[in-house]
Amino acid sequence: MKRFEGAGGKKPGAVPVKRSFVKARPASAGPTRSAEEAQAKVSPARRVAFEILLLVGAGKGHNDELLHGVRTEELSPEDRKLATALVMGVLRWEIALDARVRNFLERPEQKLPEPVALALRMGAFQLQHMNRIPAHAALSESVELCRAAGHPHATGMVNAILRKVAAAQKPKERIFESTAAFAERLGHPRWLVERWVEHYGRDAAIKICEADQEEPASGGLFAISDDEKMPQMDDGSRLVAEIAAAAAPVVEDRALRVWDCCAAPGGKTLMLALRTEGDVLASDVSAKRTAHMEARLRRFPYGAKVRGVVSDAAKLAEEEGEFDLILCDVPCSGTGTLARNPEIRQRLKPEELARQALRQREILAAAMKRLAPGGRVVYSTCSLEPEENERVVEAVAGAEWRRVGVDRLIGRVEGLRQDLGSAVRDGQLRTLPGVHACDGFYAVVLERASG
Ligand SMILES: C[S@@+](CC[C@H](N)C(=O)[O-])C[C@H]1O[C@@H](n2cnc3c(N)ncnc32)[C@H](O)[C@@H]1O
Repeated sequence: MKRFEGAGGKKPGAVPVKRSFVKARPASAGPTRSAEEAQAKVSPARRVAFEILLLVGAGKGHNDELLHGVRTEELSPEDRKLATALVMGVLRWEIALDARVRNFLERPEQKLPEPVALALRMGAFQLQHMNRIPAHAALSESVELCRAAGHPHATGMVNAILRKVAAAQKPKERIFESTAAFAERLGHPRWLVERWVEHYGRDAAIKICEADQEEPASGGLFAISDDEKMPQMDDGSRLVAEIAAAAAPVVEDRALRVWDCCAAPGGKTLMLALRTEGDVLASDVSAKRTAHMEARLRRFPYGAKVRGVVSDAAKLAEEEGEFDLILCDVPCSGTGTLARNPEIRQRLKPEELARQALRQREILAAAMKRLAPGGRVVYSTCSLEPEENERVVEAVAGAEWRRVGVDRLIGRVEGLRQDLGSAVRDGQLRTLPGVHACDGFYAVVLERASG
């Protein structure tokens, strides 16, 4: 976890007090400080982080959108950094922080109201992971957040628990930890980590968990390019797009036809447009996401080779015809991207993997039907779960399909800084966070066995 290097306590500054999460206090509650007064004592960065975390926890928004939305516009750059560090850090460490707090509760099994649990979590996060934040600021502002959110009776408990968290030694790492123990220590749900241990082994599972707790850094897998033509994207996405581009078959006497069938927000589409000679059709089922993608494409000269369409991949209009190269970068659980999208671990339920797999099979099967003779399909996800990856391919691609060796295609990708030999097995790519210098991605390239 990167330590926050910015401001510690409350900043002077005239940020207006928002009433968004301030709860009215009944008159019968006596002369204690009001919720408004309490909120005025909270620094703008912590107030905004608290609001955003409440919304994310209630499933009312994605942290990335909220952190780039109206709430953070009013913040100074320094406060925006602190709010971002708090939101991302609390989401990454939520499971471990809650376990720590539970240790000090009189009744560890009791269910606290969410704003109280969040005030404790935010306080504990600052005390344990942000060594530049003074303990008194972390503690007193958590108490005020709890009061401002309408829980004045819980403030004594929040104060007492956070004092205990501050005073306690960090738990020592044991010489041997069970999967449950290191999953909790590293802030992951046990069921998910048990799967990774089963599929990738204990050492790799620990590395994945550790990588998920870090700020994702780019430039690990590819040499940083100062080529202004390059679209901005994370290294894992770039790797998949470069492999897809390297898989483009040679066509004679006509332009190559490329279809990116789950294209928004268009990162891989742009790489395909940059790297291939083809005309690219970029479709996505979401009209809003397609509109954002089209705006992004317009910022690059080679984006002009791309035509955006709103369409379910399984229902693309017949008149669009057949394609030589199809990229199915399907929607998935995203378990390879927990450093970037930490809240996935809180939301995802094991039963959801089967639902994702069903949709993925439909998309891949539909795409394969649109392949021109000699064409190739690239199927990819940012999931670490076999049900969404090799199992989908096994279910859809029968004996008439064969894999094009990904190792051969990787050999054509320029600028790679890491040997990806360990990421290729049975002709398929499988990167693991912490093991490879990028997020977790799966990719396979398929063509008809008859050619
Ligand atoms: C993993 S994202 C694609 C990311 C994109 N390829 C990129 O690199 O920027 C999956 C996309 O699939 C879209 N999607 C979901 N179901 C779909 C379907 N049935 N047909 C087409 N697109 C779909 C989602 O709206 C989402 O934009």
